[in-house]
Amino acid sequence: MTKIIGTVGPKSRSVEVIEACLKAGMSVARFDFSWGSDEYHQETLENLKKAVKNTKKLCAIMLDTVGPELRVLNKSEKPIALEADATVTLTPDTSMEASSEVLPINYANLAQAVKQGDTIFVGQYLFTGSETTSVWLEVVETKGQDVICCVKNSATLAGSLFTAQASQVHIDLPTLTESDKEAIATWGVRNSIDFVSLSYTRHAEDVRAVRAHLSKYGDLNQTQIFAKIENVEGLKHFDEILQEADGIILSRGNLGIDLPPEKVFLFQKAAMYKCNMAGKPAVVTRVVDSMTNTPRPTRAEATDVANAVLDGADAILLGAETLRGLFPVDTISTVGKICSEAEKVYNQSVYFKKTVKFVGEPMSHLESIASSAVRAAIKVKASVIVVFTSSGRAARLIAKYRPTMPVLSVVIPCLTTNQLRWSFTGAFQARQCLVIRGIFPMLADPRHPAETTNATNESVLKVAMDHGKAAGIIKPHDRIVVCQKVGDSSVVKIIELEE
Ligand SMILES: Nc1ncnc2c1ncn2[C@@H]1O[C@H](COP(=O)(O)OP(=O)(O)O)[C@@H](O)[C@H]1O
Ligand SMILES: C=C(OP(=O)(O)O)C(=O)O
Ligand SMILES: [K+]
Ligand SMILES: [Mg+2]
Repeated sequence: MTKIIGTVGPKSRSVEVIEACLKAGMSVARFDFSWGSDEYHQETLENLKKAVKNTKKLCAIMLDTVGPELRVLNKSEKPIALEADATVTLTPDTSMEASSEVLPINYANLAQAVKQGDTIFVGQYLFTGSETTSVWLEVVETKGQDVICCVKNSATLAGSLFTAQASQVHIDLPTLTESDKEAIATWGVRNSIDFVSLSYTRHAEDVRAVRAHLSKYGDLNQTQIFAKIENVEGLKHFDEILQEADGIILSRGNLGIDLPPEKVFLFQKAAMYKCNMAGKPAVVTRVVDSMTNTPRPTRAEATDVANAVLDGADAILLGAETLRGLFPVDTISTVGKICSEAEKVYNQSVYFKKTVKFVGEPMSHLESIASSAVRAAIKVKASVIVVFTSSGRAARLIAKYRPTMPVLSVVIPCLTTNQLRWSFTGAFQARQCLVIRGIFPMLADPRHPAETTNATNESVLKVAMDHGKAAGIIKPHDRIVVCQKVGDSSVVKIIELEE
């Protein structure tokens, strides 16, 4: 029921591998514009479309922005050896060649932002933080625009793309860069992206700016914004960001470097609790780094995945493991198996009570219906909850109460017009359910009636049940809870299946 987002790249872009990833449980594909060209990502996406068609498994698309990412530029791609206790200079002079003495960076104001004693981390793109290709630097002094640092550990930087992170320092670069705007306006529009994953979100205003940008591009007003919390600055403004965003990504890769290690777990628990209470999806990153190169996770990583589920995560985001890892498919299925074990012991009843109390009274009608549907489903041991929705709101509210059984979200398309052209909503809303724990969306045929009125017509409910049976989540004699509108009123009903 916990969803898996895979970052697609060199090791996960053929039709065959993507098909295997979908079958193993990937339901969202992340395209990271921190690297790769429009054409490269487009080629991967065309393969994804074929894989979706072949496997008949839905997959949502997430565009991940670059944002104010600091980079060390290594044009020659020659490995750079750094010795502990040596001195190295970070310079914005990008005409310099990277070497053991000088590292050119893409940011002119670093010297103004840092002070003596600050730490700067430089690592390979999608670093784990523990490999021998990452280095910790300590600022000794600044000279003009240059930052002179002492190397804290011996390391060899290899490859062309290195990201840098100066701990707890404000970087005065825009959160949505010009190249991000361009990527959304071209690649994003062309591919009707379901989600923007907004790197280094630091303020609610950052989310509002993306929302305004998206609204310029027709259908993209339906695109959801997931704020990536990657540093202490974003953490400080978490509550206001959560209000504005459609979901949150706890980007532990960067955050784990910005925060002292002993603080990471607490932030994770607090942030996920807030997301759960707000009924907004929470995504956790960097779970099984070691599976990038080995077929099994470490015990600590395996336990961490389970704990993320117990803490309330909706989805797990895989980075290096699927992008450049040797075992992309095994990683997805291993993480999926751990999640499903954790779901079995998740204390739903304690969580349910806590949520009802948090929401307080009077509840909105829809929230009251949604929570009642979950309660009824648990009491009658229903195998599935079927919910009708157009906006996805009812399905999200049901998921908020963390039912122990799958939620089949039957999305009914709605015809809308901007007075120039007709269009259907529904496809975005269905795919956007693919990041929420427990929801399994399907698109309904708008020509069918909600329920059978005579023996010959095919109803939406019947199609949904057949879908559930085919997926193995509905069996003969099962009980099913259905949440739908009849006339003007929302109803929850319980159905006993015969055969
Ligand atoms: N097309 C539909 N047919 C039957 N019931 C529906 C339909 N769309 C929504 N509902 C029900 O209406 C109520 C409001 O759901 P909500 O998701 O907020 O609706 P909408 O998608 O129209 O915003 C819920 O009980 C939901 O199950
Ligand atoms: C997912 C993360 O960010 P990036 O886009 O750098 O992979 C992270 O920091 O955990
Ligand atoms: K990124
Ligand atoms: Mg990051």
